[in-house]
Amino acid sequence: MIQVAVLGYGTVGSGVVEVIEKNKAEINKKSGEELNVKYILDLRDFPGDPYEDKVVHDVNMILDDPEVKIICETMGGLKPAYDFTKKALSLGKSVCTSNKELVAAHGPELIRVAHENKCNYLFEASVGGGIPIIRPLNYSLTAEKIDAITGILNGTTNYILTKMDREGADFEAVLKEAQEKGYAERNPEADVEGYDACRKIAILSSLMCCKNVKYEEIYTEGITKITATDFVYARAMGRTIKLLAQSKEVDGKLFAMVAPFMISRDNPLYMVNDVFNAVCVHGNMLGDSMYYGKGAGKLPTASAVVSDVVDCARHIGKVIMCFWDDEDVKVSDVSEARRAFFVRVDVAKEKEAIDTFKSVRVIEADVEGEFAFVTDVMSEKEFNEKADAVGIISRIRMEA
Ligand SMILES: NC(=O)C1=CN([C@@H]2O[C@H](COP(=O)(O)OP(=O)(O)OC[C@H]3O[C@@H](n4cnc5c(N)ncnc54)[C@H](OP(=O)(O)O)[C@@H]3O)[C@@H](O)[C@H]2O)C=CC1
Ligand SMILES: N[C@@H](CC=O)C(=O)O
Repeated sequence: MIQVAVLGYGTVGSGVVEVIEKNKAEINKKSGEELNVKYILDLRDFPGDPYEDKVVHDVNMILDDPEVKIICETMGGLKPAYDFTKKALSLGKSVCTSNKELVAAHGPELIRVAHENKCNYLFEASVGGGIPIIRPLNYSLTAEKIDAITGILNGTTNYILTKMDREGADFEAVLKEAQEKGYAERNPEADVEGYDACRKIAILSSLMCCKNVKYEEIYTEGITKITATDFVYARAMGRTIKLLAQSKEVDGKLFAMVAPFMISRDNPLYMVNDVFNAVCVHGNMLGDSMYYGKGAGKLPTASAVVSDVVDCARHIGKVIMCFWDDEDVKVSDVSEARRAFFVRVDVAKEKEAIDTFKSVRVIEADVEGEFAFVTDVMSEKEFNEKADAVGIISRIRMEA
């Protein structure tokens, strides 16, 4: 029997215990041995919970127990998760995590500590909730030179944008719903300001480059400035608005960013709605492949954590390869990236906007007092200079 401990009995942690219990026949068969949750670490007690007798408050009970071979870290945050994880790995206990903040900040170091101690640090649930994406990058696409990854990587913001688009719903009310459903981060600013998607694309970019992409270097914009009027224009263009996380290697340079984009009906990400996420991966031999599923929520995320537990159980005392060195990759300045932009200006600035941007495609959407258009493809730098000269209401980047 392999003893498992869960750190943090919240949304994901309680899901991990539920998945291990409900699917024990499948999981034990695939692990090659029976798994048992011996401890649950949390700050609180859970009177009446079927697993209340397993709840402990001192992490050392887990770290000092030689029977515990696998730990699920579902507490979140950097502290004390980093210390607990590093200590566990240095004792040869594998750690499976959903904590993307920690993976993005300390991934290569924790992977190295794990491998030095013949155990594993696995993080399938850290990107895309229940979607298998880390394992495909590490195992399945190993014959590829991956040169681009684009995804909808945050369930909360996709849920909000979908409801704004379909129902004209109010931002704050839908965010509250997403929190109640257990999708949002403890501090939902991480979702709506794009920080969570930024950490996730940093993890995927690192696996794409096999080196370390620092999330702090990735240009990030959230969805807080997106309004109902933006969706009126999007519909007029046969488009919708999605928070995209992108990473692309062009001529040996890495471009990465997170921002809202106007995407067309032809884009496979157009159909990705509600809490669903999707990741499009481009490889030089395979071309495009896409990975789709629920990007947040208790059981989908827990399922991904438990898939890592099974992998660790099958590899006790052995290292599972992960191609993520600690050498940093430079992320190119976003001002060099080139694209078209959708722009809204006050109607009084119509002539000035046309004179400044020259060739524009006018968007008719019957919005009073405004003039809206799509620019030619230009660099972000050139666009910003022109937009500053005219004084615009807002802009959203265009994607095919
Ligand atoms: N929710 C989701 O859909 C997804 C979440 N994640 C990630 O998974 C992690 C967990 O998220 P989630 O389950 O939603 O968060 P929750 O806040 O629901 O759960 C975290 C749990 O950990 C406990 N905890 C916090 N600090 C400590 C500590 N020092 N010692 C013991 N227990 C502690 C909390 O206790 P208390 O409440 O008392 O503070 C809480 O019960 C985060 O990193 C999140 O980003 C990843 C993918 C999806
Ligand atoms: N808050 C996150 C949870 C999963 O990573 C999200 O909404 O995607």
